[in-house]
Amino acid sequence: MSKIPDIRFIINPTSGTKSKVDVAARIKLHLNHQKYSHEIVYTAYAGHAPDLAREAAEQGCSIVVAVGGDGTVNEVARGLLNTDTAMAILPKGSGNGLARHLLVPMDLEGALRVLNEGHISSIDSGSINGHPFVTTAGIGFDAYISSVFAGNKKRGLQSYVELVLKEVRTYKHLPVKASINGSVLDTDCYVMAFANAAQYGNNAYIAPEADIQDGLLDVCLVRRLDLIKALNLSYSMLTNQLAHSDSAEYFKTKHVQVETEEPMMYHADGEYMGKTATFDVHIQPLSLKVVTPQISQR
Ligand SMILES: Nc1ncnc2c1ncn2[C@@H]1O[C@H](COP(=O)(O)OP(=O)(O)OP(=O)(O)O)[C@@H](O)[C@H]1O
Repeated sequence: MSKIPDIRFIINPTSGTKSKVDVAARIKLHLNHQKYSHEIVYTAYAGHAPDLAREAAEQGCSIVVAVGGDGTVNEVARGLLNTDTAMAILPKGSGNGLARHLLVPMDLEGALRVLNEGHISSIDSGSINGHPFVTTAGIGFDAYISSVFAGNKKRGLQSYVELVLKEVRTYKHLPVKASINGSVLDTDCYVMAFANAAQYGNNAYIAPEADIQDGLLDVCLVRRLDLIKALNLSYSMLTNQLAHSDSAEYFKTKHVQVETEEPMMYHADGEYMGKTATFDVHIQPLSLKVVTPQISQR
């Protein structure tokens, strides 16, 4: 019987802005082959990675590496939650929110160096209506942007900001009822973000204080927004000052329930999930092992 490799690399061949880079060649060159045996598999379709990751965990692989952006990271994480198999990341997306939060280098050689060091810790994950996320989930404008961005050929921060500034002119806040820490908040909602990690990706910080190991979600509520406030908010996010902006309010909690008058869009890790009028959002403390240089303490 063939030996189970220590590491399974799961490569999303469609992800990212660096798709021309020969990842397999870099792995051959920079992975510590004395320390680890490995295999490389490629996703064949969207939604394939959770099965590939789960199968590796069931076979007893020590580490599964997500090679892609936050969509791939989300899928690999889903297959590894509450197992002994750790997830590592070779960032290849345009945002790379979890990799950035965990201080994984953005270049493949640096990220492989972290993998070679093999330091493992545990982080929280979240779930929104039963769907797991590792960086952020949200309802309202950020979910709407995810839905538009999904059909957008252009990636990267600049096209993202252009899209936000175009769409903010017409998107309207909606009334919601949110139960947080025993209180009910009856409010307008432009965005309600549920942050496990501090950023959306691209160093756009939605929840600067988020600690990925504290067993809590940082809920960021933006009640209303116009073009001027949106410009301010984007600037505050990119300079990591949103905690001091008067456009955003924060709550730390383990669980949030939200009811909306009309169905609202939602996303998990930037993937558009559809529309509904009730949301149940939980934290799952220390449910995912990750390979990391160190966990950032924010
Ligand atoms: N072989 C495949 N063919 C088509 N889609 C795939 C395949 N493998 C994975 N996917 C899908 O690709 C989507 C995008 O992946 P990912 O987020 O990793 O890359 P990205 O969109 O380029 O990165 P970013 O989100 O940072 O811009 C995921 O939702 C995933 O389901």
